[in-house]
Amino acid sequence: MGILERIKEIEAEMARTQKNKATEYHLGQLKAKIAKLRTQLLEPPKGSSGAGEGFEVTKFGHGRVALIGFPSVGKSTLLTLLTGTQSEAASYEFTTLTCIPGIIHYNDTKIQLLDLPGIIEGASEGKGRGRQVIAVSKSSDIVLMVLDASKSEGHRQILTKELEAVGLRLNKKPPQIYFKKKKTGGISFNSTSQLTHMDEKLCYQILHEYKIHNAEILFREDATVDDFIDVIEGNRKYMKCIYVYNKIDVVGIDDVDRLSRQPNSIVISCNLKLNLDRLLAKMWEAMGLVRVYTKPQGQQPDFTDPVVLSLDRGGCTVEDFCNHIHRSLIKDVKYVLVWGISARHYPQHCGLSHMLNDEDVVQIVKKKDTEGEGRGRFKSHSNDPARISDRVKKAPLKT
Ligand SMILES: Nc1nc2c(ncn2[C@@H]2O[C@H](COP(=O)(O)OP(=O)(O)OP(=O)(O)O)[C@@H](O)[C@H]2O)c(=O)[nH]1
Ligand SMILES: [K+]
Ligand SMILES: [Mg+2]
Repeated sequence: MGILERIKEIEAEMARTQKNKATEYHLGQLKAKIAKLRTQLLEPPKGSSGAGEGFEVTKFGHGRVALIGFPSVGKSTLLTLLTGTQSEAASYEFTTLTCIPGIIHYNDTKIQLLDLPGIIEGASEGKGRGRQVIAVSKSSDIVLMVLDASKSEGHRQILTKELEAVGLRLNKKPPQIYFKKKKTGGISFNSTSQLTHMDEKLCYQILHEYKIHNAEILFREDATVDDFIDVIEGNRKYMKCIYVYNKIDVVGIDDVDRLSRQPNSIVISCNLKLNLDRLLAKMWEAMGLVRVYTKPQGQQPDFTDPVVLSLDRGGCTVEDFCNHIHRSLIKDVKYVLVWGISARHYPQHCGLSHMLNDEDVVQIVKKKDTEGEGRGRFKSHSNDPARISDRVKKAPLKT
């Protein structure tokens, strides 16, 4: 029997089984079985390089955003509008068959936007180009799920399910469960919060399914069986997703109003070029990029070419900033001077572990630059960070 048939069989058994206290352990075990099979399904076939022909697009820029959606919702039209790169758009389904990259220039950064073929129910099991599309979405930083505002609202759930089936978790935080496999010592089970979905026995049974007999487990929140399986599998990807309802030019104002009020959602019209600025602003915010401007000593900062950091991609400390400029820089750095939101006063003397904020200005002081100098050369100026908002760019920065 193939993997897909086995998944179907277990799903059918779960559907037949009544949900109650007595069957809870059995259902938990079945869930673990399905999760294991899905992981097998995701392993690329031997000898293949992963993404597949037409989908191997080199990463470019400061972040990557994937356009995911059913056929003909307007993904290619949107890519062309936002990036200027032509991606064929037409009224028939599956116009796009490969991955088409474009670049968005926004807030002095470059963001790679990927147009992809439409996906359909069953994509996670390999229908259409589902597998390739999903592999590319996993490589991106956030997902824009494009939906047709005039079509069924069920589409959003269907797509979310398809993405969840392959280990993507949209707009969710990783479960607060500490889990560590051990060589010996049996299972140690603890929790710091009251558990209403899980208990020790269920936990043991799921671990048994994974043939794990020695492990340390600490539940730090009231997690579910699915959360626990996610932690054991360990290959989940937690991503932000913005639901983009396109074609609002063909629906009534009440629908537009309702859709726009849903969480993480935005309504747009490519045809009328409506709300595209707000979409870009929302996308930018979701990416959490941190622009840091470098200021050479005695000169104005270069406000055209920031160093771009992000918490998801390597971190936002002064050390990350230095490593970004040059790997060998860190050993020469004595301290840095920081202007901006992250500084308590301007400029603030900061060490390598200081967390930088978007639009901070940083001057690096190297060890040899200060040889023979006494401390306290830089006076602290108490200053209101809010004043610096638009701010650092306009004000001349001394030092
Ligand atoms: N009314 C309306 N039609 C739109 C809008 N945006 C795109 N369309 C139309 O929708 C159709 C599909 O657009 P595409 O950009 O090809 O859609 P897609 O999602 O890339 O489609 P596939 O590549 O086939 O998955 C085209 O006929 C577009 O002109 C919009 O805002 N309003
Ligand atoms: K189309
Ligand atoms: Mg297309």
